Amino acid sequence: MVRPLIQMALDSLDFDATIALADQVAPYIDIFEIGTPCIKHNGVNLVKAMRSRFPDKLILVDLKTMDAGEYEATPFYAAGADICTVLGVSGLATCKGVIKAANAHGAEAQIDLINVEDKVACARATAEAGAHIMGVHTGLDAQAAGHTPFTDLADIARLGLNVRVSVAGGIKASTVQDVVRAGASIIVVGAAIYGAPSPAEAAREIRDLVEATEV
Ligand SMILES: O=C([C@H](O)CO)[C@H](O)[C@H](O)COP(=O)(O)O
Repeated sequence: MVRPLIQMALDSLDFDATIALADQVAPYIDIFEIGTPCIKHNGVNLVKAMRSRFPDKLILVDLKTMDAGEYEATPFYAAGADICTVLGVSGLATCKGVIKAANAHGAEAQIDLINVEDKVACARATAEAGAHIMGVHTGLDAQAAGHTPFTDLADIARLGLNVRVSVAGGIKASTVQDVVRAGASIIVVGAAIYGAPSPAEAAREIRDLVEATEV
């Protein structure tokens, strides 16, 4: 089995702090996610800066696009994004626009299933449309209301679609092995790393746990 990739969500608003945090955790991380608040605040220049500082890492730009898919995503792929996200709730036309922009740049499009009512139907339709990654995601506000992504992850993973499955939503050391066993191929961790006393140590622990998980 291929080791699942570890994605670190960079959710600060501060440009320099984002780069500094990425520097600390880089040895343990496969994908840097420029989080939605961060990309809204800092824009495409942060993607360019991250691309040039981390040429060997994958960069996901968490656009959560809701309309004008191809038009919105194109400059971010052109700036060096490997993956951009589009909301499943945006509808198939917008998802197809981001998929088209991704394919034009040899990159990938991730469908974010956050707040989608029928996640299985959305996953099937967008996978059929050529989406590369399906993102099972319990957002920060839903987490605060007590929700988790675990049931949704099991539902999407068992479909066996021809996509990679990413999971996000409060994943931490005590749950990371469960999501690996449940079939996630990309594990997203934000607060459990950036909120730790030592983000590097927290990232290393997550990496060790993922590597030690038998599936
Ligand atoms: O995508 C995220 C959220 O919607 C804000 O943009 C987070 O980056 C994602 O949930 C991962 O962070 P944690 O839930 O803190 O692990």
